[in-house]
Amino acid sequence: MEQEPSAAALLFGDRIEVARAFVADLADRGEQLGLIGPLELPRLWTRHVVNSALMAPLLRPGRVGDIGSGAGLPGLVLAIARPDVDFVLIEPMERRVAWLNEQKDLLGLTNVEVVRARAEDAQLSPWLDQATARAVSALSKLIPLVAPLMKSGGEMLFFKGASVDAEIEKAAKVIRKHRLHDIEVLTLGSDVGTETTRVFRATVD
Ligand SMILES: C[S@@+](CC[C@H](N)C(=O)[O-])C[C@H]1O[C@@H](n2cnc3c(N)ncnc32)[C@H](O)[C@@H]1O
Repeated sequence: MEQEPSAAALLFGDRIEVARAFVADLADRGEQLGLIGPLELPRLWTRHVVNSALMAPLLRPGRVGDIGSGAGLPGLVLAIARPDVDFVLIEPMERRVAWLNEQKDLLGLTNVEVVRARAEDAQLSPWLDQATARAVSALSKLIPLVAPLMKSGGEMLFFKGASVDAEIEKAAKVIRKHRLHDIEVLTLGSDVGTETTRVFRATVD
Protein backbone atom coordinates (compact mmCIF):
# COMPACT_ATOMS: atom_id res chain seq x y z
CA MET A 1 0.00 0.00 0.00
CA GLU A 2 0.97 3.61 -0.60
CA GLN A 3 2.88 5.37 2.16
CA GLU A 4 0.79 7.79 4.19
CA PRO A 5 1.08 11.25 2.58
CA SER A 6 2.04 14.22 4.78
CA ALA A 7 -1.30 15.91 4.02
CA ALA A 8 -3.04 13.19 6.08
CA ALA A 9 -1.62 14.38 9.40
CA LEU A 10 -2.55 17.98 8.52
CA LEU A 11 -6.13 17.08 7.65
CA PHE A 12 -6.86 14.58 10.43
CA GLY A 13 -4.89 16.13 13.31
CA ASP A 14 -5.44 14.13 16.50
CA ARG A 15 -7.88 11.84 14.60
CA ILE A 16 -5.08 10.40 12.45
CA GLU A 17 -5.04 7.04 14.28
CA VAL A 18 -8.73 6.55 13.50
CA ALA A 19 -8.09 7.39 9.84
CA ARG A 20 -5.19 4.90 9.78
CA ALA A 21 -7.43 2.16 11.18
CA PHE A 22 -10.04 2.84 8.48
CA VAL A 23 -7.48 2.83 5.66
CA ALA A 24 -5.88 -0.38 6.96
CA ASP A 25 -9.22 -2.20 7.04
CA LEU A 26 -10.27 -0.87 3.63
CA ALA A 27 -6.92 -1.94 2.17
CA ASP A 28 -7.33 -5.35 3.78
CA ARG A 29 -10.92 -6.18 2.88
CA GLY A 30 -12.13 -3.52 0.43
CA GLU A 31 -11.43 -5.45 -2.73
CA GLN A 32 -12.88 -8.71 -1.44
CA LEU A 33 -16.05 -6.90 -0.35
CA GLY A 34 -16.36 -5.20 -3.74
CA LEU A 35 -15.89 -1.74 -2.24
CA ILE A 36 -12.78 -0.72 -4.10
CA GLY A 37 -11.11 -1.86 -7.32
CA PRO A 38 -7.65 -3.47 -7.24
CA LEU A 39 -6.15 -0.53 -9.15
CA GLU A 40 -7.26 1.82 -6.38
CA LEU A 41 -5.44 0.02 -3.56
CA PRO A 42 -2.02 1.56 -4.27
CA ARG A 43 -3.55 5.03 -4.18
CA LEU A 44 -6.04 4.65 -1.34
CA TRP A 45 -4.60 7.45 0.79
CA THR A 46 -4.02 10.13 -1.84
CA ARG A 47 -6.75 9.51 -4.38
CA HIS A 48 -9.50 8.55 -1.96
CA VAL A 49 -8.95 9.30 1.73
CA VAL A 50 -6.97 12.56 1.61
CA ASN A 51 -9.12 13.63 -1.35
CA SER A 52 -12.29 13.07 0.70
CA ALA A 53 -10.85 14.78 3.78
CA LEU A 54 -10.15 17.99 1.83
CA MET A 55 -13.79 18.89 2.34
CA ALA A 56 -13.59 18.70 6.15
CA PRO A 57 -12.84 22.42 6.69
CA LEU A 58 -15.95 23.36 4.67
CA LEU A 59 -18.33 21.63 7.07
CA ARG A 60 -20.29 23.42 9.75
CA PRO A 61 -21.54 21.93 13.00
CA GLY A 62 -24.99 20.54 12.16
CA ARG A 63 -26.31 17.64 10.10
CA VAL A 64 -24.47 16.58 6.97
CA GLY A 65 -25.87 13.95 4.59
CA ASP A 66 -23.46 12.01 2.39
CA ILE A 67 -25.29 10.65 -0.65
CA GLY A 68 -24.04 7.32 -2.06
CA SER A 69 -21.29 6.78 0.52
CA GLY A 70 -20.12 3.45 -0.91
CA ALA A 71 -16.99 2.46 1.04
CA GLY A 72 -17.38 5.61 3.17
CA LEU A 73 -16.01 8.18 0.73
CA PRO A 74 -16.32 10.90 1.71
CA GLY A 75 -18.85 10.23 4.54
CA LEU A 76 -16.84 8.07 6.94
CA VAL A 77 -13.63 9.97 6.25
CA LEU A 78 -15.33 13.29 7.04
CA ALA A 79 -16.95 11.83 10.16
CA ILE A 80 -13.48 10.81 11.35
CA ALA A 81 -12.01 14.25 10.65
CA ARG A 82 -14.97 16.19 12.10
CA PRO A 83 -16.31 14.57 15.29
CA ASP A 84 -18.17 17.84 16.00
CA VAL A 85 -20.49 17.30 13.00
CA ASP A 86 -23.35 14.75 12.74
CA PHE A 87 -23.42 12.62 9.60
CA VAL A 88 -26.11 10.59 7.91
CA LEU A 89 -24.73 8.25 5.26
CA ILE A 90 -27.34 7.41 2.60
CA GLU A 91 -26.51 4.29 0.61
CA PRO A 92 -28.87 1.78 -1.04
CA MET A 93 -26.61 -1.29 -1.42
CA GLU A 94 -26.92 -3.83 1.38
CA ARG A 95 -23.28 -4.94 1.44
CA ARG A 96 -22.05 -1.35 1.51
CA VAL A 97 -24.49 -0.47 4.26
CA ALA A 98 -23.20 -3.45 6.30
CA TRP A 99 -19.61 -2.19 5.83
CA LEU A 100 -20.55 1.37 6.83
CA ASN A 101 -22.30 0.15 9.99
CA GLU A 102 -19.41 -2.13 10.86
CA GLN A 103 -16.87 0.69 10.44
CA LYS A 104 -19.03 3.04 12.47
CA ASP A 105 -18.87 0.55 15.37
CA LEU A 106 -15.20 -0.46 14.93
CA LEU A 107 -14.02 3.14 14.74
CA GLY A 108 -16.33 4.32 17.54
CA LEU A 109 -17.98 6.98 15.39
CA THR A 110 -20.88 8.16 17.56
CA ASN A 111 -21.58 10.99 15.07
CA VAL A 112 -22.67 8.62 12.25
CA GLU A 113 -26.08 7.25 11.27
CA VAL A 114 -26.39 4.95 8.25
CA VAL A 115 -29.62 4.95 6.25
CA ARG A 116 -30.22 2.24 3.66
CA ALA A 117 -32.07 4.04 0.89
CA ARG A 118 -31.72 5.76 -2.41
CA ALA A 119 -31.62 9.52 -1.91
CA GLU A 120 -34.97 9.93 -3.66
CA ASP A 121 -36.62 7.50 -1.22
CA ALA A 122 -34.85 8.59 1.96
CA GLN A 123 -37.16 9.79 4.72
CA LEU A 124 -35.01 12.14 6.73
CA SER A 125 -35.98 14.08 9.78
CA PRO A 126 -34.66 16.64 10.47
CA TRP A 127 -33.45 17.83 7.12
CA LEU A 128 -29.84 18.36 6.17
CA ASP A 129 -27.75 21.48 6.76
CA GLN A 130 -25.20 20.33 4.19
CA ALA A 131 -25.02 17.47 1.68
CA THR A 132 -21.93 15.86 0.18
CA ALA A 133 -21.51 13.41 -2.70
CA ARG A 134 -18.60 11.95 -4.62
CA ALA A 135 -18.82 9.97 -7.88
CA VAL A 136 -22.58 9.47 -7.66
CA SER A 137 -23.96 11.17 -10.79
CA ALA A 138 -23.90 14.28 -12.94
CA LEU A 139 -25.25 17.50 -11.41
CA SER A 140 -28.37 17.47 -13.59
CA LYS A 141 -29.42 14.19 -11.90
CA LEU A 142 -27.87 14.71 -8.49
CA ILE A 143 -29.37 18.12 -7.67
CA PRO A 144 -33.03 16.95 -7.97
CA LEU A 145 -32.25 13.90 -5.78
CA VAL A 146 -30.64 15.92 -3.03
CA ALA A 147 -32.59 19.21 -2.99
CA PRO A 148 -35.71 17.73 -1.26
CA LEU A 149 -33.54 16.50 1.64
CA MET A 150 -32.16 19.93 2.45
CA LYS A 151 -33.13 22.67 4.86
CA SER A 152 -33.69 26.13 3.48
CA GLY A 153 -30.28 27.83 3.49
CA GLY A 154 -28.51 24.45 3.34
CA GLU A 155 -25.48 23.84 1.21
CA MET A 156 -24.63 21.25 -1.43
CA LEU A 157 -20.95 20.24 -1.68
CA PHE A 158 -20.21 17.78 -4.46
CA PHE A 159 -16.80 16.51 -5.58
CA LYS A 160 -16.48 17.01 -9.30
CA GLY A 161 -13.83 16.43 -11.91
CA ALA A 162 -12.63 18.52 -14.79
CA SER A 163 -16.11 18.40 -16.37
CA VAL A 164 -17.72 20.51 -13.67
CA ASP A 165 -18.27 23.60 -15.83
CA ALA A 166 -19.99 21.58 -18.55
CA GLU A 167 -22.09 19.83 -15.88
CA ILE A 168 -23.19 23.18 -14.45
CA GLU A 169 -24.25 24.31 -17.92
CA LYS A 170 -26.23 21.14 -18.49
CA ALA A 171 -27.87 21.50 -15.08
CA ALA A 172 -29.02 25.11 -15.67
CA LYS A 173 -32.70 24.11 -15.67
CA VAL A 174 -32.59 22.13 -12.41
CA ILE A 175 -30.45 24.83 -10.79
CA ARG A 176 -33.22 27.33 -11.58
CA LYS A 177 -36.00 24.95 -10.61
CA HIS A 178 -34.48 24.24 -7.19
CA ARG A 179 -33.55 27.89 -6.74
CA LEU A 180 -29.87 27.26 -6.01
CA HIS A 181 -27.74 30.34 -5.53
CA ASP A 182 -24.19 31.40 -4.60
CA ILE A 183 -22.89 28.74 -6.95
CA GLU A 184 -19.13 28.37 -7.08
CA VAL A 185 -16.47 25.86 -7.98
CA LEU A 186 -13.72 25.52 -5.38
CA THR A 187 -10.31 24.01 -5.98
CA LEU A 188 -9.06 22.32 -2.82
CA GLY A 189 -5.76 20.71 -1.90
CA SER A 190 -2.95 23.09 -2.75
CA ASP A 191 -2.66 24.41 0.83
CA VAL A 192 -1.84 20.91 2.14
CA GLY A 193 0.40 19.99 -0.78
CA THR A 194 -1.70 17.25 -2.35
CA GLU A 195 -3.43 16.59 -5.69
CA THR A 196 -6.10 19.23 -6.12
CA THR A 197 -9.79 18.43 -6.44
CA ARG A 198 -12.79 20.48 -7.55
CA VAL A 199 -15.95 20.95 -5.52
CA PHE A 200 -19.30 22.32 -6.66
CA ARG A 201 -20.83 24.43 -3.91
CA ALA A 202 -24.35 25.89 -3.95
CA THR A 203 -26.87 27.19 -1.43
CA VAL A 204 -30.50 26.03 -1.37
CA ASP A 205 -33.06 28.83 -1.24
C1 LIG B 1 -19.42 5.07 -7.90
S1 LIG B 1 -19.98 4.79 -6.28
C2 LIG B 1 -19.12 6.04 -5.37
C3 LIG B 1 -19.00 5.69 -3.91
C4 LIG B 1 -18.25 6.72 -3.07
N1 LIG B 1 -19.02 7.95 -2.94
C5 LIG B 1 -16.87 6.98 -3.62
O1 LIG B 1 -16.56 8.12 -3.94
O2 LIG B 1 -16.09 6.02 -3.73
C6 LIG B 1 -21.65 5.42 -6.29
C7 LIG B 1 -22.43 5.06 -5.04
O3 LIG B 1 -23.67 5.76 -5.07
C8 LIG B 1 -24.70 4.88 -4.67
N2 LIG B 1 -25.92 5.37 -5.29
C9 LIG B 1 -26.29 5.23 -6.60
N3 LIG B 1 -27.49 5.82 -6.81
C10 LIG B 1 -27.88 6.35 -5.62
C11 LIG B 1 -29.04 7.06 -5.17
N4 LIG B 1 -30.03 7.34 -6.01
N5 LIG B 1 -29.10 7.47 -3.88
C12 LIG B 1 -28.08 7.17 -3.02
N6 LIG B 1 -26.97 6.49 -3.38
C13 LIG B 1 -26.88 6.08 -4.65
C14 LIG B 1 -24.23 3.52 -5.17
O4 LIG B 1 -24.85 2.44 -4.47
C15 LIG B 1 -22.74 3.59 -4.92
O5 LIG B 1 -22.38 3.12 -3.64
